[in-house]
Amino acid sequence: MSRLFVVSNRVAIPDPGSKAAAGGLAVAVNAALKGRSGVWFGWSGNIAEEPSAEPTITRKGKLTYAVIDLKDADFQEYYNGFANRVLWPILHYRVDLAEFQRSDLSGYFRVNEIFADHVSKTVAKDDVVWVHDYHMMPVARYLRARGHTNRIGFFLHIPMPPPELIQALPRHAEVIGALSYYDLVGFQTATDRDNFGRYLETLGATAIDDDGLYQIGNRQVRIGAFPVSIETDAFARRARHATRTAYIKSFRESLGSRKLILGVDRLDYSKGIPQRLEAYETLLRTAPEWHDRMTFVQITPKSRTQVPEYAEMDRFISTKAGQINGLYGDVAWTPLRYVNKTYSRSALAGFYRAANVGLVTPLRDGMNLVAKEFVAAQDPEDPGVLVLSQFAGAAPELSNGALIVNPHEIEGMAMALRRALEMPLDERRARHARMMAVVMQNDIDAWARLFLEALEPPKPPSARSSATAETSPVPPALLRGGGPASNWIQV
Ligand SMILES: O=P(O)(O)OC[C@H]1O[C@H](O[C@H]2O[C@H](CO)[C@@H](O)[C@H](O)[C@H]2O)[C@H](O)[C@@H](O)[C@@H]1O
Ligand SMILES: O=c1ccn([C@@H]2O[C@H](COP(=O)(O)OP(=O)(O)O)[C@@H](O)[C@H]2O)c(=O)[nH]1
Repeated sequence: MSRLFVVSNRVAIPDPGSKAAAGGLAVAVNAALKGRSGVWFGWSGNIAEEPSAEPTITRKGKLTYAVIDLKDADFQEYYNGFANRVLWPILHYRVDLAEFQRSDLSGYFRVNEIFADHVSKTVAKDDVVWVHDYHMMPVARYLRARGHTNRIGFFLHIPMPPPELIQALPRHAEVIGALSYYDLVGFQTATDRDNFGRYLETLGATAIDDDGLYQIGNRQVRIGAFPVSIETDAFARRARHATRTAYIKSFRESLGSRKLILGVDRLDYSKGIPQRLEAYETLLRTAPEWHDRMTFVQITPKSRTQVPEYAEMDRFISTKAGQINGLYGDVAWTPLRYVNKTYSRSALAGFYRAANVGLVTPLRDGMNLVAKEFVAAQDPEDPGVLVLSQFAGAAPELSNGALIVNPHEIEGMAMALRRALEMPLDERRARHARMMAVVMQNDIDAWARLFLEALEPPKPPSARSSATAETSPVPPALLRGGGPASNWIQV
């Protein structure tokens, strides 16, 4: 069987002593690689005088982790600069926050070429290459230029906006258009997929079938929606176990009989934390009967701290949290506990299960695994309520049970919070059961399996004509054909 060769900026090297990576890509790829044989290649997270000539190798079971250091200029231009000050805001629909510099774009191409050179030296002829996320879009172009004919897939973990916004990116055809060098490009939702299809057409591509196959120049690329997920069953078990630990018991005791509202997000402007705090403040102002009967715990590990927009947000949110507690708190009650620590996923599982309300209100999010983890962690007999932004990639799958909110409408969010706090048990159970059925069916294994099946080489025409719709590995709605991603995943 061929190896899977994964390439991404972040690599989660197993280390029992280390804190979990507070980011969905590492969590998802880690889970998807379980039980497979392969290589995971990427950045070590370290800065050195010069980029590593050879990767540092760690072997664990059938997996090899290979990571390289970057030099400071690479880190600044590629990661802090082009990836996180240009691509991240534009792909999250925030063109207003993009800070473009030509030197950053050069650094982005340079680092992608460094990554491609390392992959080129190690990849075997029949390896299947799976590249992840916006940091690494040009990797396939460089590999093709080095003569590699492997099947190469790409998965974008963040949103893909409409072509009109992509075109705001200087030299977009070389960056986003470089995705056409892959055999398969996967997105989180049908909307992201369709936006990219329309963008390809602006570059002169033509759709050549109803399943997302495009011709562009002399190449063919297939596009599809593959909503990323979690190890649902294992996470539910982890939560049941966590509840019995002394740590979670003492946390729950610290709340007294108050209801727990929980938010868990990297400190990122895409997560809508200021708007969420305003919604909580509105609830405090308009529902005095809830004073001292609820506590909002917002867990927010710091992220990308060298990027100015993140540092600014950090100051803003800390100030706002202080103001809320100053205005509404009492000597014996802190309405908001705002924490910047990174917690293990076991601790998070326990927090989720202890919570009465999960507040997940990004302004835009590729998927948001926290929403799915919250659902998986609940006690089905007495579940908490998920309040979810319509702009999270998870919304098409979880709108069958979550209270869906517009994060730009503060009063609406405050009302949803109150409804969640007051929701009767029967309704909570029914809503949770519907969401849980979706996350059980569409778990991380399904995500990896469906993507990798769609990446397999096309079957010869004779084999294709004998395949029935039932035996086809990829439901047609996932590829280009109609309807939201939720069409196939809701059960
Ligand atoms: O690597 P960092 O710069 O520290 O950032 C952490 C990760 O953030 C983003 O995660 C995305 O992937 C999740 C899983 O698919 C998805 O649920 C979420 O909506 C995305 O924002 C980023 O895309 C990753 O590359 C980062 O590693
Ligand atoms: O203190 C923390 C906060 C978050 N996470 C994990 O980080 C991931 C965040 O993924 P998500 O898709 O919600 O957002 P991202 O940070 O990737 O944008 C989830 O699996 C969380 O369990 C964690 O391990 N510790």
